[in-house]
Amino acid sequence: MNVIELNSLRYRWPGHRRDTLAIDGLQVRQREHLFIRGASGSGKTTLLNLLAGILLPASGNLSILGKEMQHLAGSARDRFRADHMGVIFQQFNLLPYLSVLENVQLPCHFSTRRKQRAGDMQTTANRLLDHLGLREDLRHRSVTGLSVGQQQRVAVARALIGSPELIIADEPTSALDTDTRDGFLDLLFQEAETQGSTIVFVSHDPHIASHFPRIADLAEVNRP
Ligand SMILES: Nc1ncnc2c1ncn2[C@@H]1O[C@H](COP(=O)(O)OP(=O)(O)OP(=O)(O)O)[C@@H](O)[C@H]1O
Repeated sequence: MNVIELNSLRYRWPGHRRDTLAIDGLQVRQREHLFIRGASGSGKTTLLNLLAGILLPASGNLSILGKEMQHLAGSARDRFRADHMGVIFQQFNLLPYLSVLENVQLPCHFSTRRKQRAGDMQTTANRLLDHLGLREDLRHRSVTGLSVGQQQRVAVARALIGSPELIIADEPTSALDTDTRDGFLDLLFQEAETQGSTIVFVSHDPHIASHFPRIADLAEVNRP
């Protein structure tokens, strides 16, 4: 079974005169690591929002882990995402009134499945943050005092906790220095390898593309 199976997908933002996305087909298998590149404004984030079930296609089929996203109601899609996907978006959506550790553990509160897979949540959260090099003295503090690069690490740890089958990442390393970026990639691939996860990754950074076995040019698959 493909983790991502997309056929004749079309999507148009409200008020736009042309489709943003028109993709005949895209298949991603389990354990595959796909890097998607494309010019600014070409629709990469829009595609990731569709894959995450945040947006729905206007037409065509999109199934994730065998589930047709357009057949799920909004709340069911939210639950499906919490159970099976780790999502890192450009705006990290961290909750300001929670501590770093609480933010990382958040998916386990929305998903019993993620909680079971995480084991001891606090230990797992700390292990992920250790790997990402986030200082221990910051972990009980609110996320509001963190730098952008530190917030990014919290968002990354939150996406990885509970080993989701599909990891969707939109420019997750843009605010990281080179060492932290490489540490993040090592951790990402290591976690994915251990858990058999599939990764879809969008970035402008050509150095990152070189770590990926499969690269898709959005301009080649998207023909609106
Ligand atoms: N919320 C929105 N409402 C209306 N149009 C949008 C919205 N988000 C994106 N678009 C439009 O969809 C197109 C694709 O945008 P998208 O953000 O998916 O591109 P991108 O490839 O991720 O760009 P970047 O690399 O700059 O992040 C653009 O023309 C953009 O204006």
